[in-house]
Amino acid sequence: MHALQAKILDPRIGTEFPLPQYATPGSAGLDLRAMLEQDIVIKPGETVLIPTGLSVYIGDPNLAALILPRSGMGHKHGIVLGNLVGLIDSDYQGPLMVSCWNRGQSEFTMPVGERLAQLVLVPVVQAHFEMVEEFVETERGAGGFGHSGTK
Ligand SMILES: O=c1ccn([C@H]2C[C@H](O)[C@@H](COP(=O)(O)OP(=O)(O)OP(=O)(O)O)O2)c(=O)[nH]1
Ligand SMILES: [Mg+2]
Repeated sequence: MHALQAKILDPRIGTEFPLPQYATPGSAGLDLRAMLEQDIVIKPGETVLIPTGLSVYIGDPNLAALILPRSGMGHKHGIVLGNLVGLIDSDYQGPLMVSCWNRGQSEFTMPVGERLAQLVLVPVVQAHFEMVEEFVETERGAGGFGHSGTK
């Protein structure tokens, strides 16, 4: 298991609420909590930036972290991310924030400490451009956007 440097920014993390953790041994995501001062109502269509009470420093440019919605929140309550996916750069050291979008039709009350999203550490391959005049020919070529048909 990888060691990820973290700072607790909200003293309720690690006391009142546990550190983000994998819910099961095989979980891919660490659940992040809504470290709000008080429960908030998110109206349909509204987007709110919610602190997680934590910062992380990944340090390795061959890694990044993604903030992803939790499927229960997204499917049942319409609570997804305002940026659809959050990308945490390996050199970012600021507070981990979650952009929370109520894409549903009803108000949602986000309770203090609710697990609202999840953090997934992923490998990254950085590239430099190698400019060429022609690519080696492939079967697909420039075909895309449904080019291969639907069946
Ligand atoms: O959901 C998110 C997305 C990003 N970040 C932080 C970490 C990330 O490294 C930084 C910048 O994010 P991104 O590169 O996606 O945003 P940008 O709009 O390109 O800002 P910048 O110009 O700072 O890169 O903001 C979060 O805390 N939560
Ligand atoms: Mg950026």
